[in-house]
Amino acid sequence: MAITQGRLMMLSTKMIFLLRSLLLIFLYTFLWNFAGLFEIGNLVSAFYPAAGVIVFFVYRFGPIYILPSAIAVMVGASFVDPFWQWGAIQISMAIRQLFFYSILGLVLKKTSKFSLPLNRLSSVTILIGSLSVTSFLSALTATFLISTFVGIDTDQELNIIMSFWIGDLGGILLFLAALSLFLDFYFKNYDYNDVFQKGLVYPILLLVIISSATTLLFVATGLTTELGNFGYLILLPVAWASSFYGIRFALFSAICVNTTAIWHYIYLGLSNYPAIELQTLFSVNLVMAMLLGASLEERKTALFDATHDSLTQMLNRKAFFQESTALLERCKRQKRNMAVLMIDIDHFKVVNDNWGHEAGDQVLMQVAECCRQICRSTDIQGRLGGEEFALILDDAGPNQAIAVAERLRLSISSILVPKTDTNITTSIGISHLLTIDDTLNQLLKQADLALYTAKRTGRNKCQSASTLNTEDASLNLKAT
Ligand SMILES: Nc1nc2c(ncn2[C@@H]2O[C@H](COP(=O)(O)OP(=O)(O)OP(=O)(O)O)[C@@H](O)[C@H]2O)c(=O)[nH]1
Repeated sequence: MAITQGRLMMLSTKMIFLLRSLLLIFLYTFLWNFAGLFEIGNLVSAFYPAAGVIVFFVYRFGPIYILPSAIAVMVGASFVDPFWQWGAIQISMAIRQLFFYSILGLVLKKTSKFSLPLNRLSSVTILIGSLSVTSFLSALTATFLISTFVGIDTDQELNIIMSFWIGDLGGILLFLAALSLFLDFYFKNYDYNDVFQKGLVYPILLLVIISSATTLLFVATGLTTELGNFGYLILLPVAWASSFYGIRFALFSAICVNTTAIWHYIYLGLSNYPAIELQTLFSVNLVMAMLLGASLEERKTALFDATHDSLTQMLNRKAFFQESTALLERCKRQKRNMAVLMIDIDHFKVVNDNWGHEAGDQVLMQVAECCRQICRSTDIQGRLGGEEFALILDDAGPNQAIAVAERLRLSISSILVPKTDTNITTSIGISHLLTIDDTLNQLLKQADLALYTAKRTGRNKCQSASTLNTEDASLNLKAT
């Protein structure tokens, strides 16, 4: 019997479900047993990332993953007590965990503002808020169950509530932060070479050194628990890194610092570092890094939106004038050359009229891309309006500016209107900084006159203002 396309699709959907379920069970089991390293009492872990796996799979792939989550909970815990030997306490604890964290996954799924990777303040706030409430409710239920089945005194109850609550919060946040970085890297939203290019290697080293030194000082030297509060100093480098470098570096630094802290916890023991204190340090570090990092990201986005054209991502008119004026003053002070290019697409109206506004927008984006390819990082690029662009070339003499303009014209002439074989052409006007008294407006006006001449004398050409009969051009301009 021939296998139809539909059956193949169904088979592959089942296969994907199976593979994801296996991944879920593996991740959960690994993290559950990893958390076992931080056990501070029977059934109480100081740090619990495993529940984050349930939250993520239900959030990302839907309620169907509650079923493999239930299996994961059984398999994960079976390394300590095989599930067929579980008593009422283990069963009810497992159901409690499954219930609270799958509900959180479903709530996050329904909240359109939340998204992983974490790169928006609203997303981070929703995650931290909803996770705090869920882990608190889960901790209350766990304490109630332990007290019902095992029997504990009131002092212990408070301790268990706090340990469960902060342990789950820190653990799950750590898992989702690490996953967020992985997703970001996997989908290539961020070039991690930047870490090296921007000299972030030194802040990272500094973070690890400071966190190692602080934890070593208070754990290895056996200083008393009262002095252990100074361990909070490791929050400082994370706060600093998050405020300056945004969410990715914030997550990265918090993970680095917390891993260093945990390393000390595992190898040097918890004797001088009370569990709840370490948990709090851990969670505060992550919460602070996420909030500071995401709010920097939001401010950067808001500033970018206010200064850039949304279609072409080039500077808008206002920002272009601000940056160009500053560059002009620098060039005058340092006696450097400077050139202005005014670029206008030829017969752009025809593109819109014949092939629609969307095709026109695509062409504008491609022209902007050509400008980006040709400019140096110190040049300034702006979209002054409609199909008119301007470039300020830093340190470019008259011949260099003409060469750049010609290369740009050729590069743009290879752009095709989408889904057609019609080429785009441009006309470019060029002016140069000649005297100390030249203003930006004068230079733009000269480049505009040269552009006008290029249009008038046939289009698809570059025209320098220095080879222009200015009077002639002005007269013609008035005549139009
Ligand atoms: N698709 C699109 N079109 C735009 C945008 N901004 C302006 N335009 C269009 O750009 C066209 C400009 O037309 P004109 O000023 O007559 O210039 P032209 O047709 O390029 O003619 P010449 O400059 O003389 O070669 C108009 O049709 C505007 O509607 C935009 O953001 N997207």
